[in-house]
Amino acid sequence: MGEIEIRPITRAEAVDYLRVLPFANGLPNWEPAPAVWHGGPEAWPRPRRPADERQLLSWVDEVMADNYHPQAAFVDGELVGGSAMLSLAITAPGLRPVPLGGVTATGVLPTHRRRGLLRGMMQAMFDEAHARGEPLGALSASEGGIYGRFGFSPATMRVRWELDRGEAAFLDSEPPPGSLRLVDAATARLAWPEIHAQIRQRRVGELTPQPDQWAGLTDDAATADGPMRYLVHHDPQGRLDGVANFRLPWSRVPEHAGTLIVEGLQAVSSDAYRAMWMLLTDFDLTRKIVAPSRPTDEPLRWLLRNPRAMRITRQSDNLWLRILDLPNALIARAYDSTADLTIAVDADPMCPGNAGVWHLAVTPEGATCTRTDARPDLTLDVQTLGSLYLGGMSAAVLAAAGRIRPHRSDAVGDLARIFHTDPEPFNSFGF
Ligand SMILES: CC(=O)SCCNC(=O)CCNC(=O)[C@H](O)C(C)(C)COP(=O)(O)OP(=O)(O)OC[C@H]1O[C@@H](n2cnc3c(N)ncnc32)[C@H](O)[C@@H]1OP(=O)(O)O
Repeated sequence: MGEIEIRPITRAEAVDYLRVLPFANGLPNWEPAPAVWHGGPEAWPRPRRPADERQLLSWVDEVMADNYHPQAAFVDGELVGGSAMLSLAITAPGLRPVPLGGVTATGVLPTHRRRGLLRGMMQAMFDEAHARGEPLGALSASEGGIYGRFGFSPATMRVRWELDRGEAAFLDSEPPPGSLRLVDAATARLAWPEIHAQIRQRRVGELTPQPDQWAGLTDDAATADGPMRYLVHHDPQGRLDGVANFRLPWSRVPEHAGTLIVEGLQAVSSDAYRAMWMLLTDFDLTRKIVAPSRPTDEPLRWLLRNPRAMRITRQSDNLWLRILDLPNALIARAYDSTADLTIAVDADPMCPGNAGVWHLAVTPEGATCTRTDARPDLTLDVQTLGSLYLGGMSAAVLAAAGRIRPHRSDAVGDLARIFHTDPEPFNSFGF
């Protein structure tokens, strides 16, 4: 194919790097399935025009920022592929922030695909993240079949659910104390970071927001999907304790009319949570409520008189995790109970330091993870450990699939007991 070079880009190469990324060059960058998650009349993501030079230039500062680590693939000197890792933190079990390299902005030109360019960039990004002291990598997968080979595996899930307004009676119909207010986008842009900072300290799986995370919230009604509306809740003392974004899509298609789409809702008190859902599930002139990306353990179900009314219509993997530095990853999280477990990890060619037999000891003072010659209690591969890490995936189910091979009868039970997280891990946005 020509001479291949994989390396970080310079500032002068940033526009060429951006030009090869599907989101910038107008080519598909996500499988079409998520379109139907959102309901409403429009296919999503919508086709875009390739970004012009001015737009490309406007993104240069972002890709050259200190926490953004782009890699590119050159063939005979021409930049034909790009990917990047963002330095982030994820809330790990024990509600501890753990450094994480988030793979983002990835694309190889269609003319140069399937020749190992992404693999080369991935290896370079893993090595750099390891050197920066990020024991974890993560991504949202555009397609389910690509990233397992690089050691990533689903660690959080998300669901889309629907509720007919006529079935949304609450067990307790008394409105909770506090106040609800519809606000403009500028107010919502301030409310979201304030609430999310608290959510990150309460929910395993949540990630550091980007500086412009909520910058796109707008009052502009000129979108085909219909404008976004914003709701906040304050407790009786006037403290902000909840925020939600919702849309009322416009459509000429009768079956799409009257749907209220809840794009995001976060609350730091159960009163705020119940108050916001009571309003959003009984909005005048609507018939159906759709929430496209929510945790599977949504408490709303338990607030309803008819818990079956909240129908999960889709379920998918959300965040994929990759253990880059096994001992540092395992001691960075907390565990539910004391443990003394010897874990054998299969060969891991992209992160060879992960392979071998590890002794994980958890005492009230903390966890240690050291190499050992002892006979392992169980064997697994690094992907399986990535799925277990946040505590959202069942060790028993992974063992039933043969992904964990126990060498003593209660080894899987012990693994399940110490890794489990409740409520389940969830990331309310990706990167
Ligand atoms: C994390 C994110 O950013 S999600 C966005 C990812 N971007 C996209 O999906 C945009 C469209 N696709 C692309 O640009 C490219 O196809 C990429 C980036 C997905 C892959 O780049 P390539 O350079 O072709 O990947 P590379 O040749 O290194 O492939 C490595 C392996 O993955 C496999 N692979 C690559 N793409 C796919 C795919 N779409 N489906 C299944 N397998 C795939 C290859 O066959 C190869 O397999 P092997 O290890 O058994 O040999």
